[in-house]
Amino acid sequence: MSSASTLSSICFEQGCWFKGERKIRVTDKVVKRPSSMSFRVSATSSASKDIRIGLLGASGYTGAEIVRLLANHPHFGVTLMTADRKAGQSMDSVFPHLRAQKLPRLVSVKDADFSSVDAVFCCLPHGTTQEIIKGLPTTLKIVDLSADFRLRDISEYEEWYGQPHQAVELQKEVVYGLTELLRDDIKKARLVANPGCYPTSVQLPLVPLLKENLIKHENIIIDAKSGVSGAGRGAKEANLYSEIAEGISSYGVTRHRHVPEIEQGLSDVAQSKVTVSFTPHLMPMIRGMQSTIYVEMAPGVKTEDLYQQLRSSYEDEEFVKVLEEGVVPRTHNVRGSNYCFMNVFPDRIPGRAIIISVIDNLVKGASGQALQNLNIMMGLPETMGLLHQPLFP
Ligand SMILES: NC(=O)C1=CN([C@@H]2O[C@H](COP(=O)(O)OP(=O)(O)OC[C@H]3O[C@@H](n4cnc5c(N)ncnc54)[C@H](OP(=O)(O)O)[C@@H]3O)[C@@H](O)[C@H]2O)C=CC1
Ligand SMILES: CC(=O)N[C@@H](CCC(=O)OP(=O)(O)O)C(=O)O
Repeated sequence: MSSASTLSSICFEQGCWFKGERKIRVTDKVVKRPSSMSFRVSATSSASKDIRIGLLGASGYTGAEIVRLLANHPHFGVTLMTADRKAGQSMDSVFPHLRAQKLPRLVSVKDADFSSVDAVFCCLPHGTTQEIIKGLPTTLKIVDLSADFRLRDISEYEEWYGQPHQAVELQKEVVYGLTELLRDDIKKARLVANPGCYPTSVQLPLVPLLKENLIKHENIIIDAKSGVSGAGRGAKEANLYSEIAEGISSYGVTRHRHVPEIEQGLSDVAQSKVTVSFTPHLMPMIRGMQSTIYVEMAPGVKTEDLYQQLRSSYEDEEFVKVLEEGVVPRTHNVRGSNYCFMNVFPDRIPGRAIIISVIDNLVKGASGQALQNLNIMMGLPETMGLLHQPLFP
């Protein structure tokens, strides 16, 4: 084995060094480096890793984010990458910031050879995704980042997405990939529908509270804000610098397609229909998402109860953190990382509370959570490749 590939198979996770899946070092003591271990630093070669990944939609923002995260993953190497308009181009020219990784050339989906991969991240626009996934070998594990398989009720999909569903049969085997809440199902899944970014930031705080009947099912108001990268890399007039900078734009008012996804997840745990008022806003920032959520507490419940419930629900979670009392979560706290930070505050109106949750839309809201899910599906430690710290300031 060359020294470069030796290095690529060694990683640091949760305070331990791993070589492959074998723990080789506990780092709370000073220990000597084994003489057989090489520390020559070189660019990560995707081809030298043992699990081959196909990345559909690699020339988009979430595709690029997966490639960035996989640079620190000891097992997943990208061996197939697709694009549409950019098919035929090299990743070095499309995303120069990823050039150290020695990536394959972009091909169109119709020319892709899926016999050369073990698992797929699908980062395609919704609507396009169903038919493509329907045509993939059934031996592949797939994490789909689009919205195509998130809604169980096909008629609801057709109503909110305005088109017939092309893979109704496949929908029946899908597992929704909100990792912290559904990881036992994800472990057994072949096809995971990765949640939307807004639904992730909303469901993580609300699900534990609804499960314990601490908040009412009605009058949940979600005021949400996203960075512009949430809209993808495709050119759109509404996303021009002159349309975004120095202002805030509400959009999808009363009819954003994440409403049914949020209501589906919340109703599942509440075991009755939960409805929400949800208004998203586009902010003059590149990454980041904040959901400010106004809830009514159940009779006799205090804000302190909500706080304690969230603390105990997430105390063992690596990526979901309930901040110290009174500390306001900021998108700056999670930028570039897979964390969700949240906190709960008493409202001046008795009986109400205000919850603030922040994520990076491209990481916990998309590619990071997708990697967390594929780690689980492949029997690897969930945090693999994801433990880097947020970028601040
Ligand atoms: N951005 C975000 O924060 C989040 C995105 N998502 C979802 O993830 C998916 C990807 O998003 P994002 O990366 O932002 O999108 P982008 O628009 O940045 O990228 C889309 C990718 O799909 C390719 N593509 C477009 N149309 C087709 C087609 N008809 N056939 C094959 N390939 C096609 C594009 O190729 P080319 O560049 O060559 O045109 C590009 O590689 C979407 O479904 C999105 O809704 C989910 C959560 C958050
Ligand atoms: C800022 C922005 O435009 N955000 C996107 C949501 C992010 C996303 O891509 O979500 P899906 O995976 O559900 O498509 C939107 O509002 O449609």
